[in-house]
Amino acid sequence: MDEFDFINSIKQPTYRQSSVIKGIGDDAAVIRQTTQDTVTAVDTFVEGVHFTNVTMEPFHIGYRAVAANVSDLAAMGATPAFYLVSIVIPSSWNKEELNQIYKGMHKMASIHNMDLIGGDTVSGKELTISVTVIGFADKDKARYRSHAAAGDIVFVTGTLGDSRAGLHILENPGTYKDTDYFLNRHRLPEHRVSFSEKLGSLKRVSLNDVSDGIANEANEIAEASKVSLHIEENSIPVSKQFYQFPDKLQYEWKLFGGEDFELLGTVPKHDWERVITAAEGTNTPVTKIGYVSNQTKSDVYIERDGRKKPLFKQGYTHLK
Ligand SMILES: Nc1ncnc2c1ncn2[C@@H]1O[C@H](COP(=O)(O)OP(=O)(O)OP(=O)(O)O)[C@@H](O)[C@H]1O
Ligand SMILES: Cc1ncc(C[n+]2csc(CCOP(=O)(O)O)c2C)c(N)n1
Ligand SMILES: [Mg+2]
Ligand SMILES: [Mg+2]
Ligand SMILES: [Mg+2]
Repeated sequence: MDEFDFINSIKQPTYRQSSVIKGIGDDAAVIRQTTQDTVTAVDTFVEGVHFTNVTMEPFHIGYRAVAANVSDLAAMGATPAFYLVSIVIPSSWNKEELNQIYKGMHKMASIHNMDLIGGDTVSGKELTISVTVIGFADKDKARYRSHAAAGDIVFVTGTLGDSRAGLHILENPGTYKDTDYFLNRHRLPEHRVSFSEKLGSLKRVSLNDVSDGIANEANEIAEASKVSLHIEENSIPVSKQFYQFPDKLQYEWKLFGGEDFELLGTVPKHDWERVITAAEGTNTPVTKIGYVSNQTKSDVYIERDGRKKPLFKQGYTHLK
């Protein structure tokens, strides 16, 4: 199969979004947009860094690559619409494996009615997938990290540390409880788009998705908003069988594990009830884990049994 057969094999026969004027098949795609704000992001997924042949099957690789990007759109309060895929393919990957990667991408995309409108295909050493997403938010309704203010409630969706626990199980085979649950959390992460969309009527929300761990994400909100975030350690939600892992690992994973793709956010106290309603309406667990103050600027604190300490920007970092 050459490059052109490959492109033909991944091309959608029709597009779901009516705004596509030109999809795959020219030098670039064309979409027509008039009323909303366009929101776009790109995240890259690399063999040996984000996955190995021990941790993921081809379907998971595709699903996870698109999910991470969809998660960034959710964190902006945007509705996903399009994606473009740039893929570097080593010669060791066969046609069926590539087909499975695209099946995984199409699966995640179809949940959100997204169209694949372009990309690029080259050969190279490590399988690398770079996904660009495009979504739309109502005018001036994108949710920024800079939108936290003193007095806000800090909340998080779902449970934290599960993806890292799944990776641990994959890399350390043994007997564990709820193995499939943890593996799925690592390989087929959640998407919090509908919850984020339901927050649409709120005047002010800050949001950040948990790709590197909440220690990192909370610090990003604190820095962008020039406020301090105070998090209660025992309020951080974890799954039922998370307690099977050693205490030290639980602590590390829930704060620094990353790749849970949950949403960390802040809202004014008077809107908290509406966040709960949005969560209930979309089957999204949501937990209050702390509050925002302007005691100091750009800091995060973690509190346990009345003792407070700074929570530094520590987690997964690519360039050390
Ligand atoms: N190489 C780059 N060139 C231009 N902009 C970049 C580059 N890398 C990151 N950015 C920009 O920096 C900002 C933060 O990106 P970052 O990747 O940290 O966010 P994220 O996608 O939420 O996190 P993660 O990559 O862990 O999922 C974004 O605006 C992003 O577009
Ligand atoms: C085999 C293997 N080893 C380690 C990890 C952990 N890991 C890789 S990248 C990343 C942060 C998110 O990436 P990004 O910042 O690029 O979004 C994390 C936590 C993994 N998933 N697979
Ligand atoms: Mg990124
Ligand atoms: Mg993000
Ligand atoms: Mg991201």
